[in-house]
Amino acid sequence: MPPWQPLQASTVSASAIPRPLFYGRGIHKIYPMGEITVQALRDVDVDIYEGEFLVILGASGSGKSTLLNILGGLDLPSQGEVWFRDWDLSHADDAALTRFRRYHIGFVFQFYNLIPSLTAQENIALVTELAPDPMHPREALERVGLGDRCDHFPAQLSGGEQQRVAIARAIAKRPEVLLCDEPTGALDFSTGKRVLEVLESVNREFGTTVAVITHNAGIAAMADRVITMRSGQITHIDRNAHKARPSELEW
Ligand SMILES: Nc1ncnc2c1ncn2[C@@H]1O[C@H](COP(=O)(O)OP(=O)(O)OP(=O)(O)O)[C@@H](O)[C@H]1O
Repeated sequence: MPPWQPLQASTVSASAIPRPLFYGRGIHKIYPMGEITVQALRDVDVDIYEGEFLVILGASGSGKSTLLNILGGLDLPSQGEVWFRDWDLSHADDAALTRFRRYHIGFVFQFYNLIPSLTAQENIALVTELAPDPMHPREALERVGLGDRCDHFPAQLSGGEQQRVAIARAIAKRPEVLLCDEPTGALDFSTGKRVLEVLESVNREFGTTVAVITHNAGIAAMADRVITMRSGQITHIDRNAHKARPSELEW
C-alpha cells in the first residue's frame, strides 16, 4: 500500500488511526456511450476499515454500485488508485482480480442468483468447492437460520429465505469482506430486517467487514459509518455514535 493519509483532518495523530482495509483515492469511472460519456464516479476518495459495518447511501444513479463493483474487483476505475491491503486493484489483470474475488470477497446482490435446479446446499457447494477453507454448506445454512432447508430448491423458499441462502453462499468461503448491493431491495419490511440481522451477526461474530449499499436511509442507523453519495461523489461520511439493532430500524 502507498503512504497512506487519513481522509479527514483529525485531532488524533495519523499513526493512531488504523490503516484501512480498502484505500481508494481519486477514483473516476467514465462509461463511453457512443457520442457521449457517463461519468459514474468523480474523484472519489474512500477508506474502509477492517471489521466495520459500512452503509453506502444514495439515490438511484448516484454511483453506489459502480463504487462497490470497483472495490470488489468486478470493474476497474478509469482513473485513480484502489488498494486492498497490499493489492493494487486498479492495475490488476483479470486473473488477479478473479483470485482476489475468489479468496477475499463475498457478494450479495438484490436478486439472489440461485440456480433453480440445485438445492440450497448444492448452490452453496458450487462456491465452497473452489475455496481453500470453506464451511460445510449445511453449517453456512445453519448460520443464517436455514439449517432445516438444506434440501429445498429455490422455488420452495420465500424471497427472504432465498436471500439468506445467497448470504450463506457468500459467507461459506469465509471471506474477509461481504459486499452487498441492495440486499433488501426486493424484500418487504420484516423480511428485509431478518436479512439485515443475518448480515449484522456475520459482522459481529466473524469480524467480517460488511458494506451494504442502499437507497433506504432507514438502514443507515445500524452502521458504524455511513457514506452518502450524490452524482458520483461522496458528499458526507458520518459515524454513528450509537448503532441501532436491525430490529430497531424503521422505514
Ligand atoms: N455499464 C454502464 N454503462 C453506462 N452507464 C452506466 C453503466 N453502469 C452504470 N452506469 C451509469 O452510471 C451512473 C451510476 O450508476 P450506478 O449503478 O453506480 O448507481 P447506483 O447509485 O448504484 O444506482 P441504483 O441505486 O439505481 O443501482 C448512472 O448514471 C448509470 O446510468
